[in-house]
Amino acid sequence: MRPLRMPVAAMEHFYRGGAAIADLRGGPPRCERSPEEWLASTTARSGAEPDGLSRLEDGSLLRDAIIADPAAWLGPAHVERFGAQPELLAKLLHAGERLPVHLHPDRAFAGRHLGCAHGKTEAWAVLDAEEDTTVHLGFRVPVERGELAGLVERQDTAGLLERMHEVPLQTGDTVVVPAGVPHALGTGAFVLEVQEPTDFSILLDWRGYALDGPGEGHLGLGFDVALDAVGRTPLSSAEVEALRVPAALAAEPAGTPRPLLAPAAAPFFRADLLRPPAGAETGVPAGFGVLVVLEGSGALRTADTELGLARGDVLVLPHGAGPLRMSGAATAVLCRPPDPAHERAPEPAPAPAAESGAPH
Ligand SMILES: O=P(O)(O)OC[C@H]1O[C@](O)(CO)[C@@H](O)[C@@H]1O
Repeated sequence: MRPLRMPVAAMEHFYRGGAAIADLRGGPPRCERSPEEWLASTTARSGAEPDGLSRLEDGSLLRDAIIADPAAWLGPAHVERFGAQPELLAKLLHAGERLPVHLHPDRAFAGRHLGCAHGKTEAWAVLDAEEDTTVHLGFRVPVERGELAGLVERQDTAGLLERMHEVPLQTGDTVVVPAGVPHALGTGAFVLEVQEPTDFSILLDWRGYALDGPGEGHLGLGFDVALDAVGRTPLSSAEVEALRVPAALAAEPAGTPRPLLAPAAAPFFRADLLRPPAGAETGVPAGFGVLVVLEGSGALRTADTELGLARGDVLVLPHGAGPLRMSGAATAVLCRPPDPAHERAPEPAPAPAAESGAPH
């Protein structure tokens, strides 16, 4: 097996953005609402399959190739621990306007209400940001349940935002966003996003967006249930800081992958910087991954093949390609599933006895 280049696959969405993705990836002209590209994705958009699923150069779905030979694509240890799916979704996301305040369920909530073993913890590596770009992340003050319901019902965006931390985003930073934590990525953020492989969102704010918040913002559960997924306990400034790694992408060249994300990401996914030292190589252990070349050009070698790398390339790396070596004046990020040897992420809690419908 060998690494495969992924074709450009712009995605239209409800919010503006995408120019930075077009600049990095090229491809045909896109509309002003093409703010995301899902990379080597085996996750479909909620209720819109096959949207979101990535196609290989021959037009077939990557998901089908993996299902046909999971051990070759993912490696035996991964399959034994996680099953026949990559446990990973990577996206490019360019916010041409502030995203609505939203959050994603955690595994316990998803297990109980959505019949799914995954929530959606996510993380961003900031590839570019405007001077004043920020992210709203988590509540900084306690928010009572009724108060939250009122803010959502009245669509009081200012009230939501003023109860949240607002953190500056600078090019090179990384941020982990745990499931449950409300967030709103600000205008001008261009990020490589790594997340659990689902498309579950709960909207707290939709005024001014082409979104049916009352109809779709609660995952079909009704806001009465959906608001149970919201982390209303405030985060301290120290807790917010612990989710960030400032200037992670500015790390010096190294012969091994450099972890980019704060420790909270480890049970869910990994992202590493690959930046070979001059005249030397960065070794990459065998394993499934999605490689995004951010700068420069270079080469990727397996035991018997060599592929040229250039800025904007996205490659899917099968476990069966074996260990890889990257060389050249290039910088890339390698998105990977969690280490199969890592301690287990919290399992979904059992449903309370009064509730019907067991978690799947
Ligand atoms: O499509 P949604 O779930 O409303 O959210 C828009 C985007 O916001 C993010 O959650 C980032 O905050 C992305 O993962 C997602 O694609």
